[in-house]
Amino acid sequence: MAPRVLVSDQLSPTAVQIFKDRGVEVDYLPDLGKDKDELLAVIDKYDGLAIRSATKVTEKLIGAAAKLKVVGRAGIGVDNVDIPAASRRGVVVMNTPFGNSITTAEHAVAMMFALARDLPAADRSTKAGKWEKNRFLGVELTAKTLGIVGCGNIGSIVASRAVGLRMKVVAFDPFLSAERALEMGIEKVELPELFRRADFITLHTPLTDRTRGIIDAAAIAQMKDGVRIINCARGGLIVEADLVEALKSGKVAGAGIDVFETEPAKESPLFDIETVVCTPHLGASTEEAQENVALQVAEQMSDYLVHGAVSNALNMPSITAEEAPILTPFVKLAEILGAFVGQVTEDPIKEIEIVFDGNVAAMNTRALTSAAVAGLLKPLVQTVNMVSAPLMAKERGIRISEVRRDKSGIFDGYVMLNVKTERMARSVAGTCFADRKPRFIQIKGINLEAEVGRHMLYITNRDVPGMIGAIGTALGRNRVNIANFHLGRDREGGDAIAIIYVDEPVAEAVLQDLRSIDGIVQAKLLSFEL
Ligand SMILES: NC(=O)c1ccc[n+]([C@@H]2O[C@H](COP(=O)([O-])OP(=O)(O)OC[C@H]3O[C@@H](n4cnc5c(N)ncnc54)[C@H](O)[C@@H]3O)[C@@H](O)[C@H]2O)c1
Ligand SMILES: O=C(O)[C@H](O)COP(=O)(O)O
Repeated sequence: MAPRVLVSDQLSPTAVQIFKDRGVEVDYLPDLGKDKDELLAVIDKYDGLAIRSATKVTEKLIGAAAKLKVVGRAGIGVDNVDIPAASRRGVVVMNTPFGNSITTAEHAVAMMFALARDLPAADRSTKAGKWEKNRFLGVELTAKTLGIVGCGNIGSIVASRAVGLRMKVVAFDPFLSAERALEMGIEKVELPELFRRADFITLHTPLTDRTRGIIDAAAIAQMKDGVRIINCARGGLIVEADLVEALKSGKVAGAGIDVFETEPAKESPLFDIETVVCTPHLGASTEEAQENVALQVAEQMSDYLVHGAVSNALNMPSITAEEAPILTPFVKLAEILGAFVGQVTEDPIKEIEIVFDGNVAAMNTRALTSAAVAGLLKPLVQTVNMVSAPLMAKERGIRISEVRRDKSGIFDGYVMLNVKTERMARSVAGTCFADRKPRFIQIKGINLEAEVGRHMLYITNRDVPGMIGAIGTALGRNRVNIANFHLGRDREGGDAIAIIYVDEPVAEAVLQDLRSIDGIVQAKLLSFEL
């Protein structure tokens, strides 16, 4: 059945067409996102949800979305999506991180010009027939200092435009390197210095616990008298009540506000202040940006729902459409190795080390790690998948590490899982050949070569004569058909393992029968999703 997507916010018709062209059914209900009860009532029908900022993807909504696999944000900010809740339910959250950056940067620059020359107030006054030529005395931007808080995609574009306007640019961003700043012709400074030096301040950070209220009364007190502040990022970055006070006192000469603490902002004390320029969250609203984000989100969501390719996900490693065919068998292999360990290990797992050997080390190992951890946790949490696995492992205090190394054996490449519990260590390795089928190549350090089947018996025994015959007889007696039988041992007369691919699941009574054979240490039925 074709996957089905709901578009619950205003999106360019391009998105709808792309979904259809790619074999995805789509319902375009652009006002539904604003009605959370209506949305909650229908969400269980959809595999995908395409949104902008009006739809709030809460834990409750995700809880009701039984089939949901992906949330696609046509835009940048995902503070309207409960990402931990989505991850826990295995729902991929993706955005379009660059599609509206230029447009938003231009909006911030437009705000800067509007503030410098009082454009909205001058417009109102002129249209009212007042011709107040002496009232509006602006300031030049040239040679003024612009302070950019958050110099990522949008902040950097604003910086380049401001440099072009011959402004001096100072930026505060913990992830901005001094070299990159130099390259852009700007100066990297700490926040107090930026506050002290800037004539204009523009915000371009995400809204996080660390950035919430970054502009409050204490911050404003450190700024120049007559500073102008622009916010085209997120409402919660500014404590609006503190800004209103500072505007009224004249400490802040003007503010350009596109985003508000509460949206939609139908009323605000900011609206009564002449030196404030407001727009209704229009940062991304240009024809170009809306085409970009609609096209990107529809392509990304379709690629995921139809082909399993992942791009721009915030809670899962990317898998490009090109690498998906090569990676997919190894993703399955990693999941199977995890599932093997998850089924044979009874104690709580403390540590997982995933070794990528040879050509596998050059692949997208983050995706393989997520798959291995998902397989491992599946016996405990049925709903786990590659999205939720890392978070679930973290919540359970499981340490995960990756090792990449050059080819070290006869195989071009393989994946090995080393797992530690409080009492013991366990390891399993596997690879895929050209037939793309997963195979176990080593279990507990014992070499073998076993194709993986849906139902397998895992037997450990002492290496003594007659074991194969005894196991075969017991299975025959219980009418269990053997598809494949693989053996290995650590040394003559030492520990041995048998891994037997059987046609049907084996009943507990048969396992008991096997365990009663002298020399058998354990017999378990394992199941794998192929
Ligand atoms: N008004 C709109 O319509 C509109 C449109 C697009 C984006 N946005 C918003 O703009 C913001 C920036 O988007 P972007 O694409 O540039 O994001 P980005 O991730 O590329 O850049 C954000 C930068 O903020 C920095 N940062 C994080 N915490 C910081 C802190 N405490 N202090 C200083 N810097 C910090 C990061 O290091 C990063 O470089 C986001 O909040 C996004 O939601 C708004
Ligand atoms: O984060 C974003 O991309 C912007 O805030 C745009 O939001 P919008 O899509 O609701 O206009």
